[in-house]
Amino acid sequence: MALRVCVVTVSDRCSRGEATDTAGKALAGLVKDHFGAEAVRVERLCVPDEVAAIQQAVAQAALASPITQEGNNPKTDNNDASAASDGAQSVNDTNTGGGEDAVSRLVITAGGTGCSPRDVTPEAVAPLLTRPLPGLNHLLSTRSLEATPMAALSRFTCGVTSTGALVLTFPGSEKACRECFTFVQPVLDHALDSIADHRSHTEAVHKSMQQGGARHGHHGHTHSHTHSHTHSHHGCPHKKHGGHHKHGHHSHKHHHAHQHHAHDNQHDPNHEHGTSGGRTVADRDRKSPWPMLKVEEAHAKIRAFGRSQLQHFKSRVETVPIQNCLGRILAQDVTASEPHPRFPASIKDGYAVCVGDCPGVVKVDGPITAGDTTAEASQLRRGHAIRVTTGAPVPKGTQAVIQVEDTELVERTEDGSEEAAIRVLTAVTQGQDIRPVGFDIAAGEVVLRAGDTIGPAELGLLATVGCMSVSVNATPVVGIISTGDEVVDATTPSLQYGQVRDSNRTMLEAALSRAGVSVKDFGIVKDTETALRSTLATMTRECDVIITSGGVSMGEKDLIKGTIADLGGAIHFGRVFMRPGKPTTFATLPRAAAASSDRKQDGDDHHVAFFGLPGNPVSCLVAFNLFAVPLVRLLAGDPSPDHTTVNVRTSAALHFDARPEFHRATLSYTAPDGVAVATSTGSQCSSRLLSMRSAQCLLALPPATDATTVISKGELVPAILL
Ligand SMILES: Nc1nc2c(c(=O)[nH]1)N[C@H]1C(S)=C(S)[C@@H](COP(=O)(O)OP(=O)(O)OC[C@H]3O[C@@H](n4cnc5c(N)ncnc54)[C@H](O)[C@@H]3O)O[C@H]1N2
Ligand code: MOO
Repeated sequence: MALRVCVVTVSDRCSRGEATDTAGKALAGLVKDHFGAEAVRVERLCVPDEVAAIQQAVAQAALASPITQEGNNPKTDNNDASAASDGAQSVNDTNTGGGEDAVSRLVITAGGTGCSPRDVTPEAVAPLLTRPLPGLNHLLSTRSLEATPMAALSRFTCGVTSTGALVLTFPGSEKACRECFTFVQPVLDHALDSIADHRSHTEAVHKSMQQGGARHGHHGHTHSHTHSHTHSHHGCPHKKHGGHHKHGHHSHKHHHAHQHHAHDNQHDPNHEHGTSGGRTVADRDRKSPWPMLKVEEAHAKIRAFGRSQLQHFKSRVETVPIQNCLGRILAQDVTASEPHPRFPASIKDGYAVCVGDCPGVVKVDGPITAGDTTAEASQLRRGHAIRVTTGAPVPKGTQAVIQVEDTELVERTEDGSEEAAIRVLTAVTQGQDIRPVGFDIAAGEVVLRAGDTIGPAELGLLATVGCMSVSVNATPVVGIISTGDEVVDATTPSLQYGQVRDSNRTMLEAALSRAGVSVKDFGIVKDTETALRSTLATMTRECDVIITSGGVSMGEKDLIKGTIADLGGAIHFGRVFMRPGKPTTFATLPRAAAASSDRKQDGDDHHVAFFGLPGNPVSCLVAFNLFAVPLVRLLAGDPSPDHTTVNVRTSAALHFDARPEFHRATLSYTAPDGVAVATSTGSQCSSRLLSMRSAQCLLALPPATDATTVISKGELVPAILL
């Protein structure tokens, strides 16, 4: 099978057909020359300078995103069809939705690397790279600088995608592309080989071909030479591509046919053994192929994705009655149309007085009590006081209010029940204890801003200004499933041996509902590729965020990652250096249209976020809180979606784990210095949900080192508030 390379030209003008894509053509020629015309299939795409379009083109080429929708494909460059159809494949192959070898091993983008506002190639490509290659950027940068100082403005963003495709980002000019290709040429073969790591993989592939191929009626065969294999639809870095060389590419349809058969047939023996992609359990990885990201790196990837989706969500605004908008994020400012209070109001129960009469004896009129709508007509005269209550409109001529405590009775009315005269005991100042018109809220004042979370106080403000419905951001639709053959519904009265009740869905449902998010519950899904693929495919049509638990670790029934890759998802990370939650997986999937009316528009960048949380209940909930909550909040329009972290003191010594640990603790605020004291919830085993019970925070403990293995009682430690 020929090496597949995709050249993506990023240019508004070329994509509109206003300019000829000479850079793309030149690169296609250079690629062919380098690898040999027979050994390479070069595709060319041309997209405008838009993050969505670029990302989709690169993902399509490198991440095996299947093309499912009309009008959803990057424009293939037909300006020069002969140039575009280098190699065996015509340009239109990009519209076929893939085929057996639909993934490019090498993707070169041309254009959009500069620093003008339209130059967004780095922003588009960076989130797709699971392994950035700064060395290549450096090489391109330093060599380009020898040619022109302008190269200082090029933002090279090279790296490897989760499926093992090498992505190179070149500037847009033909000259720069030619130069850059020459610069990377010396390392290109080695880079592709290293990424493929074919030597270690060839054996496993042979084994799998011999077993699987024969079973499916293909020729079992042995090879002693290098192959070109494509496993990338599994999205696993361990399922690496075979090496390729300038000469010696071989087609292994058997292997591919076997793999596809395996995916399409739920009775495939490999499925029964729970292996993915035609490998038997004996051939499975003995080390996780997934690099362990630091927690901060994982956050950064999620954040970058979230931000790339914001535009899409911002356009999904809805008007909601205030009774239903608790927890929602306002989409627009709310302004008071009138002042509050609308009248000068007394702050105290007492008397409206004139400054010049105090201290002294005054006659008492009134009363005016709160809610007296006739008070506007009242007038205070010198030498008089008018009895008022808190919140009552004060009469015209009032200069101050004196509280009842600062007066004494001088004379009663005839019937003895009311005050006829009082003595004001103190001097008063102008305006004392009066809220003038607009004191609390001025007319025209913005009382709530877009981005504010609507809590009780915000609802109170809306009520104050008489705003009965507001425009809020639509919340992302979050779909949840639990996976696992052993997991049964929580309503199951008696468990069979080996079964556990599903705690994860209940927890996720509650946490999401509390955050004001619409949750779609897709139930419990068995550990088979067919079941997972079909449920996840449905969820991809109906949800903005998918959250699963279970099936992400090393077990033979841990099928989540492979299924995501099968569905065209890009796995951004598959492990995080943390405890609990190590196998937490984050991927993005192209959003499938639910109905014809829901067709994607050109440039629609709407992707579905996927969180594969570990099955252990604690790992599930901790990873959910740390990773999914900030994304869901961000998508719901919260401008500060991250957790609050405060320093707290430990109530006892805590021993560090080999991984950074998110240690569950309760907080008490009784210490004299006011700093909260954290008490561990006990054994921190990931299966022990009691360690989450009443937990108010996650203490962010560093990993143990040779030098430090413990934090003493009374020391400060950062706590993420739950
Ligand atoms: N060989 C290795 N094994 C494991 C590793 C590893 O690195 N190498 N990692 C361990 C870690 S850390 C975790 S965390 C778990 C996570 O594994 P999975 O996400 O694949 O989860 P499962 O295997 O499906 O389940 C783990 C555990 O949780 C129970 N479970 C699952 N779903 C639910 C649910 N909805 N409600 C209640 N309990 C659930 C399940 O029965 C298992 O006991 O992997 C380690 N293994
Ligand atoms: O990371 Mo796992 O969540 O330790 O048990």
